[in-house]
Amino acid sequence: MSCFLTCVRFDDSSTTTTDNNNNKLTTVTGSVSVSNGVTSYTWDDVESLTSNFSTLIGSGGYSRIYLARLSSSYKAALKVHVSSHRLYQVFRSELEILLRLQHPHIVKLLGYFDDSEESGALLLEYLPQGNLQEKLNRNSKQVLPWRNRIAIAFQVAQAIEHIHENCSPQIVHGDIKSSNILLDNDFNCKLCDFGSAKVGFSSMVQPSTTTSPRSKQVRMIGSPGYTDPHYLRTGIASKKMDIYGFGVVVLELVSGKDAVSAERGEMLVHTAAPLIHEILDSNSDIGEEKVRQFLDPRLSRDNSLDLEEVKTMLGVAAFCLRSSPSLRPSASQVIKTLVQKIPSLSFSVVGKKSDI
Ligand SMILES: Nc1ncnc2c1ncn2[C@@H]1O[C@H](COP(=O)(O)OP(=O)(O)OP(=O)(O)O)[C@@H](O)[C@H]1O
Repeated sequence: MSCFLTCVRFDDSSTTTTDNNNNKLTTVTGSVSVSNGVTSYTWDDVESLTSNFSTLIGSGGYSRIYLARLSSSYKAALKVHVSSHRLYQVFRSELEILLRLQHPHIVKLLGYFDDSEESGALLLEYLPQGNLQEKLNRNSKQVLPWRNRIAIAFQVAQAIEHIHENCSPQIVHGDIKSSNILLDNDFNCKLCDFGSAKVGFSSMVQPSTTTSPRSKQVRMIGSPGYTDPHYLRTGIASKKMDIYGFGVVVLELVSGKDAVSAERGEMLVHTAAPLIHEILDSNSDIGEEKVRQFLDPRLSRDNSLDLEEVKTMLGVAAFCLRSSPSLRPSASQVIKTLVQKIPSLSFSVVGKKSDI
């Protein structure tokens, strides 16, 4: 994979360019164009693009995300990985994967900084509405309409299908959760954070825990409330662990609840377990009353709400959350079910052509 990073081409003319609206982009010294229109930046560039890291827009376990400006109207997000040798490997892995990906529902890489030792930063397209978890939060001023919720589920399924089925070698994201789903102003979504992703054969390999005490310190991937119990038991990362995480996201979209409740620490998959069992036992045919009890109460005045669609979403979640990974659907089966049962979604199917 390292060939993606060695195909670097110096290009003096790239320092002044224009965006889609013909606005002049910031001239940065020392930047270098690499493949797919991605630019390699120096640390001075990074400081200037972020006005010395003046606006923090997000943070995660391993990084801080700052607002960057490529022109007065063209914003970007700069993800700076915490400086350490181990996290440098996480940065490199995320960079190499993003360099290979181009999909309407996967966050776009615009550039990066790499000191080749322990510091790195990714310049990403900016998603102004933040992440899905914040949008679904009860304290969010705006209630995300039902129509947008089904579109988001559908778009995330398309992003997962792309990495699982259209990329060679395949990619397992490893951390599908609502805070890794970013929203634009129209509430279209993009999957982000490929820091836990596994590529190809490595995604099927169980981490060794037998050879030495040091090798027992395997970094488990995933986040509380979303982690596939099968992965927790075996340590084997597979595509079906992404499908499990997707199932939890669908429960969040329907219920408006967090994957782990902030007040009581209760997991949504546990709260939803009786309903899920009933769906699996009765083959989706559950009573309206039970559906309404689980549904986000803020949707009660939403004209776009359709209880049959809610049942479809719950049925999809139930199958994605089955304890045996082999009984969970693939991403393309999820897409097929959604299109069959919610015909309005078929207008937004993204072409299947691989970009890799
Ligand atoms: N391109 C972007 N545009 C807007 N906001 C972003 C962007 N990228 C990240 N963010 C914000 O920063 C948060 C953290 O980003 P990200 O998940 O990539 O960081 P991380 O360190 O990998 O987190 P984690 O702890 O999940 O591994 C996101 O949930 C989102 O709120």
